[in-house]
Amino acid sequence: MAARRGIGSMAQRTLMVLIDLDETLAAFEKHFMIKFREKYPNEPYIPVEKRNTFYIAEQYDKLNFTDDSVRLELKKIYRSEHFFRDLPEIEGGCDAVKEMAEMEGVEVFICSSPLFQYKYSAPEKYEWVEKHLGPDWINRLILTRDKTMINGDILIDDKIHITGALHNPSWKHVVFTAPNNQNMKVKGDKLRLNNWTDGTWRTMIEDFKKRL
Ligand SMILES: O=c1ccn([C@@H]2O[C@H](COP(=O)(O)O)[C@@H](O)[C@H]2O)c(=O)[nH]1
Ligand SMILES: [Mg+2]
Repeated sequence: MAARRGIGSMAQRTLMVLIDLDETLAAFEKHFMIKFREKYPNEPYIPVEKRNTFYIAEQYDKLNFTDDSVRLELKKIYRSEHFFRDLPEIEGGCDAVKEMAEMEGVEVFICSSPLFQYKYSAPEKYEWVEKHLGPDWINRLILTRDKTMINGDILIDDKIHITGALHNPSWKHVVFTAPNNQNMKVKGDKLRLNNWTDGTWRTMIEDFKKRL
């Protein structure tokens, strides 16, 4: 890992920050809801603020659709071409990430999981990063289906339970508040980050740096 020389030649290790994409920087839920309503204007839907599961299909499955094929078809919305490319930004996220990357002693990488049906989601995540963060960030995008295998000090991610091959990943999980986790208790020593707009993230990053 990179190290920097500080005053009095005290070696200061760089804080490695991993930041998730969907529902941390990119508004997956809002975009899904809009697309769902466009496709099925006469069917019930779940407003973003009422979402309460990580996987959309789990909650939608409980709705009484007039046409039962909706239940099976709804995943096609986020598996379709341009869905990931066109995700809107979560307010303040991209500015915060760019500012964080300029902080002394901090390295930022984007860490995102493509869908199992990766055909569109994997390349479109690159497109999204290039468009919203800039071409240099292509070098900082990590796509993996197992985030536990990625090295870092912090992972800021809306998924409340991140599991994989490693039971003790190197990073500390900071749960980014999103519709899917808003009413869930954050267990153990995990922290929460509620938004990118009130400046809390700066204090959090400074605190992590002090603890290195
Ligand atoms: O209902 C859902 C919600 C999300 N997903 C997929 O999970 C991953 C999460 O990506 P991150 O960038 O790591 O947050 C992504 O592929 C989503 O599309 C899903 O399959 N179903
Ligand atoms: Mg996410």
